[in-house]
Amino acid sequence: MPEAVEAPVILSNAPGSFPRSVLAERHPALIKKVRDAFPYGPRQHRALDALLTQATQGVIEPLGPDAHDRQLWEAWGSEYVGLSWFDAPFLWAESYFYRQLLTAVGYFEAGPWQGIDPFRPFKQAELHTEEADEELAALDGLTLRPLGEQRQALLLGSLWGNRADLGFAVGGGAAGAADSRLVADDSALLWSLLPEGGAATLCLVADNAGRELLPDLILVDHLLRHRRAERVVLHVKPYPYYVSDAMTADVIDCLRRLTGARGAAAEVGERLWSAMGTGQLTVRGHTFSCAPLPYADMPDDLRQEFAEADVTVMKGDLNYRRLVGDQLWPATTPFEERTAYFPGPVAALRTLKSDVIVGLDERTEAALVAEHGQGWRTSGTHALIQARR
Ligand SMILES: O=P(O)(O)OC[C@@]1(O)O[C@H](CO)[C@@H](O)[C@@H]1O
Repeated sequence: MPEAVEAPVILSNAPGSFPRSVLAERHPALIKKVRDAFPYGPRQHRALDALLTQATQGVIEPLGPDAHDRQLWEAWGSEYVGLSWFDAPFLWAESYFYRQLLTAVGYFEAGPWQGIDPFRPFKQAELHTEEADEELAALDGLTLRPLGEQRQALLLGSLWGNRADLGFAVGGGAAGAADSRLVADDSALLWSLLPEGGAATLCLVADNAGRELLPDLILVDHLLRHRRAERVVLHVKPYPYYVSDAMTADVIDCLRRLTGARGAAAEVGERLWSAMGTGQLTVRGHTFSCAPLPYADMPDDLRQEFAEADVTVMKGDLNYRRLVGDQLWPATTPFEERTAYFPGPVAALRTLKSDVIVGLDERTEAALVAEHGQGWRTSGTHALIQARR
């Protein structure tokens, strides 16, 4: 079927725009934060200085000749080399920034800094807050509630966990704001895709580690334990990305955090630990998970995996941008239309932290605009649950 509407791809060059502030303000702030968090040597300091200058004042440069993924990045967008970072698609430029940050700190290079996650201290700090303690302790009370209530509370916990994104914190966003609302709620449809005893395979495409991944894992445990899913495949990033995105190491940290807790949280941790052992819960780190491209361009093997799932749940803002396309769609464009290419049932759990949105009804959009102007799109105060069969 031909596309009903095309929409401008989001770039970062419009003065005063959200994407421009990410490149011009968040990225420099992040470089500083990473630099301050590690005792890097002169080589890394020089490389970080060079990245700061290149990404804010220079043009996009290719990866070095020895980069293991140079060819991949050429295929993903050699046409952007030589452009100002602000003139490349926002999604592409942000992804490439994270890739180049890893080059600067020596993440991929053989040597003592190889494999040292530059964002680990921030992810770790998140896991060991009083709030995290309280959230885990609250599970004791929740397990006494009726199952349907537990399930919905855990779904909302996983959804709002997406507010705990460290990139957002670097940008001074409104995480924790009281003014929190759902602009779309397809949770009933989502539950109908995971009927009790239906032996479903769920693909959960994770977003952030720490305070988001904990409630994601707790939800997974609930689904497995109460037979809403028989198997869960958790997709994580193969390397550090968008500050706080979860990798396998972060899954392990969360499982240890759970097993080291008390009461119901510890039981969740133990069950999930065993589920990893039996293969009921598996972790995948596909290269495409860090690609600067929409899911419409996914490779065949990943398409096949999603096709085999009974439902794929995409967590977070970045996955949403990639799912529906990082373009300025009219907000009332149907979610079903934008995800028609996806090879199976799909749902999105996302707090709103960038300009992209589809699937709203006219009244909802008008009410949001009347109350907040366009601020609701990026403030993290609103959220959505969207799904299609
Ligand atoms: O995917 P996440 O963690 O929910 O959000 C990632 C994010 O913070 O990164 C971008 C800005 O850097 C925004 O589009 C988005 O809000």
